[in-house]
Amino acid sequence: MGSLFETARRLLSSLWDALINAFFITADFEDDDVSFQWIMHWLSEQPSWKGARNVQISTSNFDLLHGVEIDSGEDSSTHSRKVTYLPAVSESYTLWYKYRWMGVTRAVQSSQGGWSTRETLTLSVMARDHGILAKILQDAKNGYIKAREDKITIYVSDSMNGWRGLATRPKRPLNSIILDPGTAELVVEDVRDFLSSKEWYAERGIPFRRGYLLHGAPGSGKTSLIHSIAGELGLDVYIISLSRSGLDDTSLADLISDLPERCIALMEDIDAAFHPGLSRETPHASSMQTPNDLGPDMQRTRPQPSGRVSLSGLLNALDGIGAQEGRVLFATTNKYNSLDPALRRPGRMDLHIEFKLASRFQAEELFKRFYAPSPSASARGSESKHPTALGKRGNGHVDTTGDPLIDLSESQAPPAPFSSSSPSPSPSFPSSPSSPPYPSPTATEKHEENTSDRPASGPTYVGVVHSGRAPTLSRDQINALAAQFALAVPERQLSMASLQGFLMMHKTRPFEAAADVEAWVEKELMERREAEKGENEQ
Ligand SMILES: Nc1ncnc2c1ncn2[C@@H]1O[C@H](COP(=O)(O)OP(=O)(O)OP(=O)(O)O)[C@@H](O)[C@H]1O
Repeated sequence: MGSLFETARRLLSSLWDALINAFFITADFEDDDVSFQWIMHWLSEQPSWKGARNVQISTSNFDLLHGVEIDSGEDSSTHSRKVTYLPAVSESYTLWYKYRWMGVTRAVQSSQGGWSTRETLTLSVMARDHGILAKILQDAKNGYIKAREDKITIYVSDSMNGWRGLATRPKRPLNSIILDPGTAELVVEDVRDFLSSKEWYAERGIPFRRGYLLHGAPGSGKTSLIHSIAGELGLDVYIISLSRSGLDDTSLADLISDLPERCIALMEDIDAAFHPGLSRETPHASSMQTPNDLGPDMQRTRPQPSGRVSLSGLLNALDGIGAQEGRVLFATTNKYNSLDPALRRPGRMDLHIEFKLASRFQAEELFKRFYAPSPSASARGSESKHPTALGKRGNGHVDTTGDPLIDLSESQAPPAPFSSSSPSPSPSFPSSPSSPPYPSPTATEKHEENTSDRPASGPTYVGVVHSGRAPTLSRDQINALAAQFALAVPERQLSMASLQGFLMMHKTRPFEAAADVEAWVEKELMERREAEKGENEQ
């Protein structure tokens, strides 16, 4: 009797499988493939998905799935978090798509004793051929691309040597990277032209790949430019960390061959992984390196590499048969000369761009950008419910230009937690006598060292509190201050990152920034000289 039941069960099971095979198309999507993201996004858009009863909640902001904003009733940019309903693991769902029945299952498999997991999404659609699947994939891809129009996605390799989405970032405008005139445009146009030249390469049998080596001073905008180019050209960034533990020559080659056709592969600080003192066959050990050929403000702690990639492994991965066609490789280094010539040669690194320390031109442009009122702030200012008298600032400053002003007397200036010291006027400021008096530094910009005039109950902190706002300056005022600022910055001695850091310390005080920069530069350079002297004596 028992064997009869078993035979009947098997028969029914085979019949069911045959039925599914005959009338359904089944597709699996693995989470290390970008199509998994397309389908998850597409699923979240389906009207019938909204009826799903058992769902998993995600507040991860990596995904771009259509979620539900949980509104706290306050400023949404700071308080609300997007909540997304995902298919629950090991649950089966049924949906209707274009009058067709569809089954959806999400499964998670663990391996390596639970250390790593792999997700699969399975779609079964009632159809006789692949046409409907192709249509779903096309819709899913288009929807996903549209959702990311103003973002770039950053991928890193995971412990299983697959690609994993790390974060989505808003695009950074190209004009926010201040380089010598024409540099940013040269690189972005080169990449654009390369990407549109597939046929040219095919006709000549040349591998369709291009490498860019950005080298030079730390904090000069190399990484920022790459992110900006990715946004400009709609490319995702795949970070290849050569020193990641567990990465060896074979897995590096696999990772590179797994890159999608149009993307940016980014290898940062490539010098930290290789230098000529090491044999091509020897796994690197860049902990031997010391960042000694740069000034103190340029020195940095190098990550201690623990990977096992050899230089020959990298060279093979870059131009071996598995190397992905159409990929754009960006590598950055602070030590151009220490790179093996084989790595720098055309074919691997076709365009080498040098990034120098800040010029006066860059310092001036940085200042202008830093204190320029943002369009949203100007709009808020003009919509103020309590407009100040024409030409008069909320904080008592008189504007002589008629430019739109932001009322600083209202919500923007936080109440002073402790009394402010009287600021010195700016004797060198070259603007007209009617220009606004020196704005009082708000309490938010005080530093912990200035404790003498602070009430005992006041908060103790170091640095600049973010809520402070700079006074709105006219274009002429900004230009004059920027010129004064740039005059005090010596050519090619300080990095843009350090100048940005100085301006951040004067976030609400453009007049002081212009007046104090000279003393700050002197102090920076003196500290650098002393550090260099100390190093030489050792
Ligand atoms: N040329 C520049 N224009 C505008 N901002 C810059 C520029 N250079 C650096 N910065 C600012 O300095 C910071 C560090 O820049 P970034 O990481 O791009 O420098 P980097 O050259 O890649 O440095 P590293 O070699 O140390 O990795 C960023 O916040 C960036 O906004």
